[in-house]
Amino acid sequence: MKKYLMYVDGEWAGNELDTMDVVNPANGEVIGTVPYGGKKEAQAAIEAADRAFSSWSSLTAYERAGYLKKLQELMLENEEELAETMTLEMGKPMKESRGEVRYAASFLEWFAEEGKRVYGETIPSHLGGKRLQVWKKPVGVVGAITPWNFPAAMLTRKIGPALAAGCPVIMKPSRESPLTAVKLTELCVEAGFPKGVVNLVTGSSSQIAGELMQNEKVRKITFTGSTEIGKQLIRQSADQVKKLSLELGGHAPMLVMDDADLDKAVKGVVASKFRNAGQTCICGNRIFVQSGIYDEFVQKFSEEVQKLKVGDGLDEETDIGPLINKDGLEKVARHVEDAARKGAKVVTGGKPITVKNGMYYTPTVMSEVSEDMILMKEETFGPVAPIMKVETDEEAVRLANQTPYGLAAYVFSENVARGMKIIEQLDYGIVGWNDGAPSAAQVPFGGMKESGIGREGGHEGMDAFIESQYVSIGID
Ligand SMILES: NC(=O)C1=CN([C@@H]2O[C@H](COP(=O)(O)OP(=O)(O)OC[C@H]3O[C@@H](n4cnc5c(N)ncnc54)[C@H](O)[C@@H]3O)[C@@H](O)[C@H]2O)C=CC1
Ligand SMILES: O=C(O)[C@H](O)CS(=O)(=O)O
Repeated sequence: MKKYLMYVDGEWAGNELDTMDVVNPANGEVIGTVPYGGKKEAQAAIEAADRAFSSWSSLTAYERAGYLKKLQELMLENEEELAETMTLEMGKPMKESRGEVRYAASFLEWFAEEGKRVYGETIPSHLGGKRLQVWKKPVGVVGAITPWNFPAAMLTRKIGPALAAGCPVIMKPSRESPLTAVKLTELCVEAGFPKGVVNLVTGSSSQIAGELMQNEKVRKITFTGSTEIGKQLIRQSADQVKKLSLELGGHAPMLVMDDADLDKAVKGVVASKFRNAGQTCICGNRIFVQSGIYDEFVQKFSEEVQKLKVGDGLDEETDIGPLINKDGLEKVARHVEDAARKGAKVVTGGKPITVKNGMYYTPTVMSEVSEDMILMKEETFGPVAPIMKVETDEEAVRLANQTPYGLAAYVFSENVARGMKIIEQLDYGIVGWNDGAPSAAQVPFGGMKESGIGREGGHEGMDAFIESQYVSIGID
């Protein structure tokens, strides 16, 4: 059994600590262990990052970019090993894991360049004896807490801009998928990042996050995960007014209007719904199809879903890997059973597949769905597509917005004016219009309402790690 370690102040650490097993959800086998660290280990990482802040932030943006570009190159050179690690620890099919490595590396390339464009400004003075300027400064030591479903991309989407801005980081990955973070850290060491600039702590989420939150040397927390935990962090942040960036849960509506290109809509809904076995924050969760094309859409969509192959992510033929754990599988089953009990029809799928202790669920399509069903209110985080019939654009928009979430939404319509009118009424930070896969490094990714605070990626992604300093200069 391989024992992996944490990385603090330029040293691999935690060998003396108890360990946590990392389990392959495809078969229940333990594939390695990481240290069960806590408050003390978080403190050591914070001290190291604090010591490194002055020297790291004193480098030029061009010098910091050199490290980020080296890390990007190393990620691409090690794509296969990173992808296999990801698939083994969280089940994603290899073809998706390879895509994630490239997606994750693209954030490093993007922010290596964005760091060079952190511009200040001069402001016309109202008095002759003054000059007014805005200087930009790195926010300071950053804590990055990430989920299991995109173990590489969610890390680089955070450490890319933080490091580019001049901020040392403490990474706290999910206990479900820490090994990808270990591999990424190994590449950071190979890329030559100075000690204390990149730190990795694994173990008790509440203890590590608790220390990140209450230690005043940490100036910023960037978190991706559930809205429930996000709300806890907001409450914890009050004592020090800790700066937060939050990428939280979603419950994406997909609106298929009667003037949609049906083949394009089916393709887009499949792409969004079944990516990572439906375990992404921007997966379609509620599919609303206008009555005129409802039956045809259900039939064509179900035919495509039945082609999806369920299996171990290491099998190149696999489209749908296992769910992350037993809780995830049980939640999916609970949502399907509730919907069926309340009158929904299982068109295809609708059952778990327990093979070799694997946590699989068949890709499922449900029709005759109604608003009172749990899966129409709570994020399912699994391969289940509930399809509800709607009559009008107004009804579709009302239902789409009827949720505390506001992360991603999707509209399929070939009519530009109609599409624009619908989209401008949707309370969502991300909208795919005839497109089921909107994500990219160069765009602002984030949600409205309870889906988060701030944006990651794009030029806005740097803002989270930069403080503006207004300087009023007397020149008399
Ligand atoms: N908006 C976005 O970009 C994304 C949102 N998500 C959301 O995340 C959820 C799935 O990911 P999970 O890892 O299961 O989410 P989670 O909220 O359970 O865990 C996220 C991270 O927070 C840590 N954590 C757990 N308890 C904590 C606590 N008390 N204090 C501080 N940190 C704590 C976990 O160890 C993990 O590292 C879904 O709701 C999904 O919608 C996932 C990926 C992207
Ligand atoms: O975990 C997620 O859902 C990611 O944020 C989605 S994406 O950015 O990889 O598309």
